[in-house]
Amino acid sequence: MAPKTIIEKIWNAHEVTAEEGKPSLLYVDLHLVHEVTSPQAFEGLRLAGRKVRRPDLTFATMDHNVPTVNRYDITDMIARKQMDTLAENCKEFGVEIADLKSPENGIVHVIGPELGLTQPGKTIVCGDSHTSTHGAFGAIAFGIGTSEVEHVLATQSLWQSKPKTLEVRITGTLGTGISAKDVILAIISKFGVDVGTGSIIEFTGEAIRGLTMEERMTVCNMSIEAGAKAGLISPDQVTFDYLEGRSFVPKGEAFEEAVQSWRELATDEGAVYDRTVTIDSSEIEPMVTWGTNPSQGVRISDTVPSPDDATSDSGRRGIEQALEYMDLTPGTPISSIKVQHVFIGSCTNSRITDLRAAASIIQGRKVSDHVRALVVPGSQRVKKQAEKEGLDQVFKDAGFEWRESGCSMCLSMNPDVVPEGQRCASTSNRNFEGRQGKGSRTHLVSPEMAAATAIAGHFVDVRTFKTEATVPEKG
Ligand SMILES: CC(C)[C@H](C(=O)O)[C@@H](O)C(=O)O
Ligand code: SF4
Repeated sequence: MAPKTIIEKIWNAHEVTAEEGKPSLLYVDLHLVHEVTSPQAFEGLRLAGRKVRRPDLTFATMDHNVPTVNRYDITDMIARKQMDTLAENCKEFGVEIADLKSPENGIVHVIGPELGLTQPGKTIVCGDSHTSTHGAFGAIAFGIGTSEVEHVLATQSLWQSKPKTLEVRITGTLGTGISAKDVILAIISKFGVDVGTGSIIEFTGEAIRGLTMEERMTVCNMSIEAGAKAGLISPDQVTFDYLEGRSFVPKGEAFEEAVQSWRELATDEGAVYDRTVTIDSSEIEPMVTWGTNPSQGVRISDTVPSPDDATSDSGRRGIEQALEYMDLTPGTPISSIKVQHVFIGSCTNSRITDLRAAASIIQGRKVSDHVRALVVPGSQRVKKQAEKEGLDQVFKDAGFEWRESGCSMCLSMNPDVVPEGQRCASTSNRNFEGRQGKGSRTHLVSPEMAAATAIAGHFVDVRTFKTEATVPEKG
C-alpha cells in the first residue's frame, strides 16, 4: 500500500460517502459544544422536532461568558441568557455538560484533552475556531459554524470538501527559553496568515517530537491563525502517556489495544504532502506581536517594522494601519514598549505547564507598579492543581490577580477587558483590533514572556531576564 499521511488515514476512515469532486459526508466522533454558538442550533432541532443523534458523543461546557470573579454573579443579560439556554438545552436533549458548578468546567479546548475525550484518530468538531487545538493528539479537529452545529447534532456527520495536506516541518532542537508559543508565532510571521488556506497542517520534525502534549496543543491551537482548516501532530508515546488514566480513555487491556491502533495512525515513512514548508529552530527566538494580526510578530531583539519593509502596496497599507492602531513608531525597540496589562490565560496558554512556567519566572519578584496582571487557569482542574502546587500563592505574592477559569480577557465577552488605548501582553491567540475590548492593543507572547513583562513593566527577553537579579526600567 502507498504510504499515507495521518490526515489521509483519518479522513478516509471517516468518509461515509465520497464522490470525486464533491464534498464527502464525514462521520464525527466527538462534538464539543459551548454557550455562544449552540443556542440557534438546538432551537433548529426543536423546531424540526428532531433529537440529538448521539448525545453520548456530544459534550458541553460554559466558557466564553463566564466571569472569572464571582462566577455565579452574571450581570450581563446576554451572557446569562446564553448560559441558561445551554443548560436547558443539554437537559432537554440529554447532553452531558460541565456547567459552572462542575469541577470539570473550563475552556472547551482545555477540558476535552483533560477528560480524555480528545483521542488520536478521532474527527472532532466544535462551533469554535480554535478546535484545531485537539489536533495535538493526532485527531482531525476543526471549527464549524452554527448551522453545521445543528447538522452534527442531528446527524453526527458533516459535509466537507477534502482539504489539501501541508507539512510544516520544524528542524533542529529549540534553544533554552524558547516556548511552543514562540514556535507557532515564528511560523505564522514567517509564512503568513494564509499559508494554511484550504489545508490541514501536520507539524513534524525533531522540535515537535520534543514537545510535551501541552506545548503541542499551543502549536495546534494557532493553526487556524495560519489560515489552516486544522493542524495536527502524529501521536507518539508522549501522547499515550498523557492520555492514560483519563476519565474517557479506555482502561487496562482496552487501553493497550487502543495504543496499538493509535500507533498505526502516524504518517508513514515516505508519505507525500501537497506542500511542505520548513523552519529551523535556530531561527526562533522569543516572539512579540506588534500589529493587529498574528503574523505581525517579531523577535524580542528586533524593532517595530516600517511600512518601507513591505513588498507590496497592500502590505504597506497593512503595516501603516496596524502601526496606527497600535500607536507604535517604526524603529522602536520592542523591549522598550511598556504595557499596562498582562494576561496569562486562554485556550492557547492556560494549562498547568503554562502556569508553572510563568510562576518560575516571577517567583520572589513583584509586578511592576504600572501593570495590572491576571492569571486565569484554563479549567477548574488546572486551577485546583495549581493551588495544590502553591502556584496561586506565587502569583498573588507577586501582585497578580488569581482568577476562576474561563476565556476571560482573550476576547471581550465577559467582564475582563483591556480599556481603550491601553496595551496588554497576552498569552492568547488573536491580536485583532478591539479583540480584548474596544480600542485595546494586544501583543501576543508566551507565558514566560508575559510573566517577565509583568515584572519589568515592558517587554524583555526572558532568556536574560531569568538570570538577572534586577531589571532596569526602560523607556
Ligand atoms: C465565540 C467563538 C465563536 C469564537 C471562535 O470561534 O473562535 C471565539 O472562541 C474566538 O476565539 O474568537
Ligand atoms: S480562550 Fe479565546 S480563543 Fe480560546 S475559545 Fe475562548 S475565546 Fe476562543
